Amino acid sequence: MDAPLAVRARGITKCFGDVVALDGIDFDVAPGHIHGLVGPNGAGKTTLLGLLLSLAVADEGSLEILGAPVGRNLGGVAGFVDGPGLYPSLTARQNLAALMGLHGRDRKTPKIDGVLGEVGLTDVADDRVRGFSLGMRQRLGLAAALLTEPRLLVLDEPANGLDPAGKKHVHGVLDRLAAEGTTVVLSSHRMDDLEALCSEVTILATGRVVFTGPLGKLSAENGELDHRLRTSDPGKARALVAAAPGVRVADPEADVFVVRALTPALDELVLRLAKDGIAVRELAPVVSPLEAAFLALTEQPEAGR
Ligand SMILES: Nc1ncnc2c1ncn2[C@@H]1O[C@H](COP(=O)(O)OP(=O)(O)OP(=O)(O)O)[C@@H](O)[C@H]1O
Repeated sequence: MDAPLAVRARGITKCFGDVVALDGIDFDVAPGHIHGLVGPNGAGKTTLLGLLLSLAVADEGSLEILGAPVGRNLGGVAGFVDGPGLYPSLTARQNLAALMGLHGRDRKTPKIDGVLGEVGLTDVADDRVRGFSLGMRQRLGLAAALLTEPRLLVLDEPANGLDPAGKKHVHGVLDRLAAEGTTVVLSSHRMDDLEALCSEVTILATGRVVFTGPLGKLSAENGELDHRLRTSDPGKARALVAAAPGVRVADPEADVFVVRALTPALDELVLRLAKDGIAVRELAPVVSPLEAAFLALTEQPEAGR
């Protein structure tokens, strides 16, 4: 029998007074995947993650976590929203020991050293959390979640405040977890992080799902992309670009054009420019394909309410 979905949400609605934070969403997360949750500010990401962590209860809809109704399997779920809850006056190690105590486990376990090492906090293990930067707190929050060996890890913007070394640690940990079968659901505003980490994404806009599926599908669905085009002869290129089939041009008065087209139309344009003795010095997407897809999907009028 197939493993149950790590998350199965149907028709989830959550309101705060008059604000509809989640508006009847369906949301599936396959087990063992790193699933990214993206969307503009206020889209409902944190609200959804909070429901997965049983920090709040949906007003309507059904939510199953690891094959059971939400709330029945708290042992298998860990993570944080709005930053990890930590004791500022305790050291990193003491925070983790306190957490072990709360879970009724041996506080002296070498596991604490292990998770601190995994997130790159060994050197500051005995420093008080009060003096920790945002990135260090995020990493300690991840270490705390790891201690409970979750089957579903839920993280709200875990890359916030991370320097490159911190990001490398966190990405390494999440990749390892997923390889071992743990499901990770995380929110992020960073498309590069999502591209590096996630196999699947869900895009929320004003409390609704506007895309859910593999990352590759998201890129493929967004055909036309803006590219910067710089040539050896902007004057001559201008007329050619304006007449090129399937190519739209922005700011044609500038020496560097922004052209929007499908790849075949861009290929044609480059060949035509070369034929006329005009060298193409730069032709590069203005934003990554993922970011372009995200903007296109979240700016559609029907995404609004
Ligand atoms: N406790 C609350 N009380 C009132 N309104 C809330 C509460 N929590 C969330 N909201 C509202 O619900 C909507 C969704 O908020 P949420 O924090 O889930 O969005 P988000 O996608 O995580 O945003 P961001 O990217 O800014 O973190 C927003 O309009 C927000 O103001």
